Amino acid sequence: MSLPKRIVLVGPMGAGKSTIGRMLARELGYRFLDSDRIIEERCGANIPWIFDVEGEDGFRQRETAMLAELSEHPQTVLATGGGAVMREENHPLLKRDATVVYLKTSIEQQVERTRRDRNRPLLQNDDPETVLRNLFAVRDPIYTELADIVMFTDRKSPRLVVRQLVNRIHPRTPRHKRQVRKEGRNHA
Ligand SMILES: Nc1ncnc2c1ncn2[C@@H]1O[C@H](COP(=O)(O)OP(=O)(O)OP(=O)(O)O)[C@@H](O)[C@H]1O
Ligand SMILES: O=C(O)C1=C[C@@H](O)[C@@H](O)[C@H](O)C1
Ligand SMILES: [Mg+2]
Repeated sequence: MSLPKRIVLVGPMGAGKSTIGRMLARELGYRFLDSDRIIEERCGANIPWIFDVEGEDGFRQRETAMLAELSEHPQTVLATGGGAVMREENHPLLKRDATVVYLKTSIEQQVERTRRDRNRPLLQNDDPETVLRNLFAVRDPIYTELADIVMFTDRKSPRLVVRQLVNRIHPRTPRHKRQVRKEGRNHA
């Protein structure tokens, strides 16, 4: 069974898309792309600044353009932003040549994992838990609908999530054979 051209990770803030995505890409010998980080690099400003100056709409426009560009890159693992599924026009861009993985995570874990980070403008308020709960109510059905694989991440280390994902994406290849294939690609 061959690997999908692209693996696209969706899910809420704190699901681990960036963390798991980087590790999964390394494991598969794919390139790692993080839509939020690339938008920041291109813009020369961080996400809170973009939200402040251009509003959420301005950020969403940048995000759609970025997803369109990144959908053209094969052999990549893409970590999307938590709200990337909110524009319907993004859906074909997310699904293009891809296995879409929904990293599903409880509200409690989302709160815990995002508590110390100031880089998520939607959570910089008195009650981030309620915000996360409201976003989840709207977005969970969309993540689920788009996903080829739903992977729960609560009480699992990032390493375990990656191992379980590799088994779902590429079930029949033992680890040492993946390694050989990866090295072959690197030397091609
Ligand atoms: N399975 C896990 N177990 C414990 N901690 C985790 C796990 N996955 C991620 N984390 C931690 O949670 C925090 C948030 O993870 P990460 O930034 O990868 O989330 P994200 O889904 O990319 O969020 P965003 O949508 O805001 O970009 C990080 O500090 C990361 O180390
Ligand atoms: O859930 C969201 O809407 C967001 C998640 C982050 O990844 C960033 O894309 C931004 O902070 C918005
Ligand atoms: Mg991220």
